[in-house]
Amino acid sequence: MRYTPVSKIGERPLISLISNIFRELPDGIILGAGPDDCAVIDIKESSYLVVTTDMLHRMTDFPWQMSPWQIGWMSAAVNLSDIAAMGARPLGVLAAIGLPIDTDVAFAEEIARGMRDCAREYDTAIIGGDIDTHDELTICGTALGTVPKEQLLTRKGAHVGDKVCVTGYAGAAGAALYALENDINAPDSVLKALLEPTPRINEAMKLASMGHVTSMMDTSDGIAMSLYDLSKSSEVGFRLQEKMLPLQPEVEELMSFNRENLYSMALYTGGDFELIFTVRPEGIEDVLKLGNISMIGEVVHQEKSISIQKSDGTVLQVERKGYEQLKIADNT
Ligand SMILES: Nc1ncnc2c1ncn2[C@@H]1O[C@H](COP(=O)(O)OP(=O)(O)OP(=O)(O)O)[C@@H](O)[C@H]1O
Ligand SMILES: Cc1ncc(C[n+]2csc(CCOP(=O)(O)O)c2C)c(N)n1
Ligand SMILES: [Mg+2]
Repeated sequence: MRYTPVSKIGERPLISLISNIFRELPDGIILGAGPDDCAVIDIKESSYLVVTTDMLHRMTDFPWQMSPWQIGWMSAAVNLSDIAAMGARPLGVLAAIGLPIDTDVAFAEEIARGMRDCAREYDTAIIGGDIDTHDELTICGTALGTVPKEQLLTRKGAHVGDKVCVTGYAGAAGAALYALENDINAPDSVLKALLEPTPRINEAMKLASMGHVTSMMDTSDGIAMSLYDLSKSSEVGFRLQEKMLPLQPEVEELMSFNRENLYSMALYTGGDFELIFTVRPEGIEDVLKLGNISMIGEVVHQEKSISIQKSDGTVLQVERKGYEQLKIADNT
């Protein structure tokens, strides 16, 4: 077979190829590799087990300014974020850690404390893991959760006319990374989005129990990429309103020299680990009452694709781009 570097195709096409190899599932596996943020397993009469894994590395995930405690926190948080995406309650987290042999013992302990504190914050715990020697600090987390069957939320289920909502702010983690990489002073409130992401477990469980949400996922790779994933799974399109994107005031100030950049950060940079979800129109009022949730647009027919209306009324296509692993080379 002809040699094709993985960087030529990128993360998502590779996931499709791999998931296709794993597509045959035994009874009891409701969702396997590929279609959603977690696998879903039928374990008992009333609830599903959801499981996810996510690998993080020194070079690509932990900015040098990140403390070892924050490294641990983030490693648990990104996995719990995928549990939240299903509307589930966390059951436990495992952490496989690859360490360079010259790592300070105190540094490793701080990583563990960060993981513990994040798990504790969401009423769960680190219940196992593994330690290996590795050239680059690498942490591969696995999180488990449970969800009442009727409350499971997946990427499939959005209907035309539903409202699109997100938790928290959009683009804060991207702005923080931009500030760190360009030696720009950013307030702690902005840096925290990148260095200490908050998995939206509590919001997700409330949303799942209300029954108004029709589809959900997390925004780890950015709002745009997430909408393309929801679009594929639910067979719908989306129309966003630029003025409704929830921008953190400190981020607006930080990026005030370039407002276009601000909006593209909100859509394309990723790393926010917020939830994006669709809500039946009759439920939107109740959902917005939960707080820290913004309505950013509406579900439209799939043929209408994914677009955004700017403040001046013009409508632009939202590009299919976001944070993507493997893509280091030009892969046009
Ligand atoms: N190597 C792999 N083998 C099997 N399934 C995989 C593999 N890599 C990814 N997947 C599956 O593909 C889907 C998307 O994976 P991905 O890691 O992008 O998860 P995500 O929740 O969308 O993103 P993030 O990792 O940013 O939270 C999931 O269902 C995941 O289990
Ligand atoms: C040094 C450094 N560079 C970039 C980023 C941004 N970043 C890392 S992972 C991720 C999204 C999901 O990844 P995955 O698909 O692996 O879950 C994003 C936006 C960072 N945190 N640190
Ligand atoms: Mg996810």
